[in-house]
Amino acid sequence: MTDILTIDSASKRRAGQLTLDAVSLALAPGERVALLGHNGAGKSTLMKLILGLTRLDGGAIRIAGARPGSNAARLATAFLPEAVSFHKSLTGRDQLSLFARLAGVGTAPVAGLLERVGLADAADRRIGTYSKGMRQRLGLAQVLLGKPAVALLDEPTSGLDPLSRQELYTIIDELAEQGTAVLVASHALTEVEARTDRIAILRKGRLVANDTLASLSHKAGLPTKLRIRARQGAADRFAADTGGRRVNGASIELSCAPEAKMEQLRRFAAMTDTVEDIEMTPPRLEDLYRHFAQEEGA
Ligand SMILES: Nc1ncnc2c1ncn2[C@@H]1O[C@H](COP(=O)(O)OP(=O)(O)OP(=O)(O)O)[C@@H](O)[C@H]1O
Repeated sequence: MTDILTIDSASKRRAGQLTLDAVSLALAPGERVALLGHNGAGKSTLMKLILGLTRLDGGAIRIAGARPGSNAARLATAFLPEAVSFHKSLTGRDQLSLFARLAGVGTAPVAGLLERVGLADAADRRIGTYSKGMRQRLGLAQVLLGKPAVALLDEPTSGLDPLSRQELYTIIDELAEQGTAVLVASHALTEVEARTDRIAILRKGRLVANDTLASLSHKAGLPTKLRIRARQGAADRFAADTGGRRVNGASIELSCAPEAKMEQLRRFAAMTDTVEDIEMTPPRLEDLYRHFAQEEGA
């Protein structure tokens, strides 16, 4: 499928320093990509460049073929900032209706969208009385309004309770299903692990990873954790034989390199007089993030 957002060797310099260094990234329609990186890695800068709020010092960005900041690009892009702010004195319905008129889509979808983001009951209250989560939902309703080709979400779940976070990701899934390419900058690794198709990691302005979780796991070669439950009385011997670590009672934990995993599993599975059960935990995004986002030698 043709990419709807292409970032080709994008560079940005600030105060003599490269805050983005030849970053290339592309999103296809309907793709959900997580943009990860430590504080100051360049995530917001990249979003600002896509929005045309700041200028590139090198490279090129195209949204549906258009330059950032052009009318065509603006119409194709929606943005949800981390701390979304609205007119406090307007009601949610007023605010969304205003956006709808500005976006040229008319006010017909407003009531349905407020319902969709769980704000139907609060629609006629002033935004000044909304919680952070409610303002975030209103921001998301605004994103949904224009059926954008590209949606940029900066820390969309920060400050939200667990249920609201899940609901927000359900709405993000719907956005992707309607064909919107979604780029989510986040520090919430567990969430994006389950709810995005691809992971991009920035480290000090350079893109150091851009792939599916499975491929990144493969590339990183991080160990899989095996937890073996030993039969009664066999745990100490098993731990001593394998060099594993005893954990809560009858279990032993072992780290296993990807290339040795199958052989180890076969060996332990055959030890029927010693081994009762084997649980396997592949590397999580948290481990991969640590691997890719951290400085070498840090
Ligand atoms: N307006 C600015 N003027 C000068 N330097 C800036 C400006 N905005 C950002 N920077 C610098 O650019 C670098 C990247 O910042 P950016 O805000 O893009 O990081 P980020 O990955 O979004 O961080 P966070 O996770 O904290 O939001 C940082 O070193 C930051 O200090």
